[in-house]
Amino acid sequence: MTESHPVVANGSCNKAIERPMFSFGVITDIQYADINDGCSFHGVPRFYRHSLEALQRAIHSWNKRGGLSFIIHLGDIVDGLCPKEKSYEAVTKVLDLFKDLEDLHVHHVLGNHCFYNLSRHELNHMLQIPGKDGTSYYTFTPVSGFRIVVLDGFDISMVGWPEGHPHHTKAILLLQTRNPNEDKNSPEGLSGLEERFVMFNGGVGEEQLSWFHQILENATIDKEKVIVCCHIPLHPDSTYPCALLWNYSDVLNVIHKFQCVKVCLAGHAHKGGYTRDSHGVHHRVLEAILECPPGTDAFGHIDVYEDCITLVGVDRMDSTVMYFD
Ligand SMILES: Nc1ccn([C@@H]2O[C@H](COP(=O)(O)OP(=O)(O)OC[C@H](O)CO)[C@@H](O)[C@H]2O)c(=O)n1
Repeated sequence: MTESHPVVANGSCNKAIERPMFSFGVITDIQYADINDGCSFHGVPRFYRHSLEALQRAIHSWNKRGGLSFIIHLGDIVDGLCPKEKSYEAVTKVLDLFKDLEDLHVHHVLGNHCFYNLSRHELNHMLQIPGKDGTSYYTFTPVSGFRIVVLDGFDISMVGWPEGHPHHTKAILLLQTRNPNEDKNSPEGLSGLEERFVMFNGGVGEEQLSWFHQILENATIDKEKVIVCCHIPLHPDSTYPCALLWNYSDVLNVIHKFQCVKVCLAGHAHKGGYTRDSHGVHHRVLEAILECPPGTDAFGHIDVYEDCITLVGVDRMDSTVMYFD
């Protein structure tokens, strides 16, 4: 198991002797299922059983390292190909593994594959998601002066709600106007950023946007720095168009009204990505553990300092140093 070489996103990293304010573990797209290896729509191999072994190594490494305050899993705990009668068992198996963490809470983000298996209600309950009134977005402060915001990118979506729910209906109407394909999972014929209008993506609804705005306004008053987490990437330059949040520009507009958001973390686009936007916000899409061939890994930890965040990746997860202005 090797730590990957740091990609210095801006400036140089000189943090070897400084103590971080806090640190946390990161991992994404476990997509566990007790099924044979397969591949993505585009033929990239997927190792559904191996992701459990790789998670075990991540947990061992985090425990051995110590000094972490919590873990964030950026979504897709179980794969859509998991037989539906086995969904509960598969998620329970992953959660049981997470219990080997020494006194660390795991904060979960919901991904499209979660919803292929279980209802929002079941997921919120099983993954202890503290969203209000059945929602799945939330915020917490790990240390004074820093805030984490978890957004729900499937708030407006065809996968995140049952038929007849207003947010499901809104998603159908949107996809009907933006994606002419009969199979709404297919981006065929869509060009450029329009490719994001597929059923395996979603958007952030009005109510969540106002909540997010309020959170950032309060964070600004309280002089907090903010890390935003969402399963679906929020910036077009951090990923490919068909893995992007439908209304990414609404979310970016809220972020850019304030100066408190320093880093956005996402999963979903399995090969990973990075960009720093025109307002200096870093967008890091993490590499998926599901696509690690047996024996290889993709996880890491993030050290948070006053002026910078360093992602220390292991093996296939690239390290990234992200300085604030
Ligand atoms: N071009 C495509 C891509 C996918 N599909 C079908 O859509 C479903 C979901 O795809 P899947 O790759 O399983 O979704 P992930 O969340 O694992 O990955 C997201 C991607 O990285 C974003 O690009 C599935 O049924 C595919 O077959 C499609 O029809 N056309």
